[in-house]
Amino acid sequence: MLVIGVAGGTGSGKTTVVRKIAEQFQEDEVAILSQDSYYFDNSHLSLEERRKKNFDHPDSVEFGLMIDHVKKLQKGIPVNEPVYSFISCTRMEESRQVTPKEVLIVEGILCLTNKALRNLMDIKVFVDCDSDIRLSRVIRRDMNERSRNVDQVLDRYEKTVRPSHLQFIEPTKRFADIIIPQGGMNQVAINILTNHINHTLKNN
Ligand SMILES: Nc1ncnc2c1ncn2[C@@H]1O[C@H](COP(=O)(O)OP(=O)(O)O)[C@@H](O)[C@H]1O
Ligand SMILES: O=c1ccn([C@@H]2O[C@H](COP(=O)(O)O)[C@@H](O)[C@H]2O)c(=O)[nH]1
Repeated sequence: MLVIGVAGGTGSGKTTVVRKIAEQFQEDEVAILSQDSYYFDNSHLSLEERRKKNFDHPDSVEFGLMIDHVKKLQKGIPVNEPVYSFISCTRMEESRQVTPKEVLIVEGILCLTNKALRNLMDIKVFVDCDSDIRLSRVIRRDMNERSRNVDQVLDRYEKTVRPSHLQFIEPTKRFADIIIPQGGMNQVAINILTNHINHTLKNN
């Protein structure tokens, strides 16, 4: 199994890049694990307290479980990926079964911050994007999909998202084998990655 890690700031285009790569393969060839699914469940806190948490800090993610799932998939064992709700900021009762495939893409803002997880990756990718563009995308997305108003989005951006991006996420660019500017629109980078994956699969 080829494990590809895709990191980058919130709104940088990670999900778009991953989708475009996955589209180049058959459904039974590529499995995807999202780091967002592994946010700790904070249902013991009130919604107000949950919304104040720093979700851009590495401690907000249950990396132990995520690493265990990647290792199981590498051994050919299916896993149950948790389902996380950005509206309630809790884990849902249900989970999603992920079955082992030839390629596993692990995607998320903090997925290159954890050394043990990094060590399981064969290719590390960082999707790069200016912070003003990311912020404007995040405002739209959080208002449309995550039940937030503009004040809540900007308040979180100033207090936790931006400082943690600079402290934890941006520095992980140095671990990347490939840095992709213009995210999902960078068809050249997506083709290069797809060709590399195909080449590696053929030679294994
Ligand atoms: N290169 C791009 N140009 C314009 N819009 C984009 C581009 N890449 C992503 N988007 C849009 O920006 C938003 C965030 O992209 P997404 O891929 O979900 O980012 P991430 O997973 O890094 O948070 C989505 O609405 C997506 O359609
Ligand atoms: O309950 C939550 C958990 C996380 N977030 C924010 O989401 C982004 C990461 O998601 P991407 O899809 O990679 O953009 C991160 O900036 C967290 O702060 C949230 O809003 N609510």
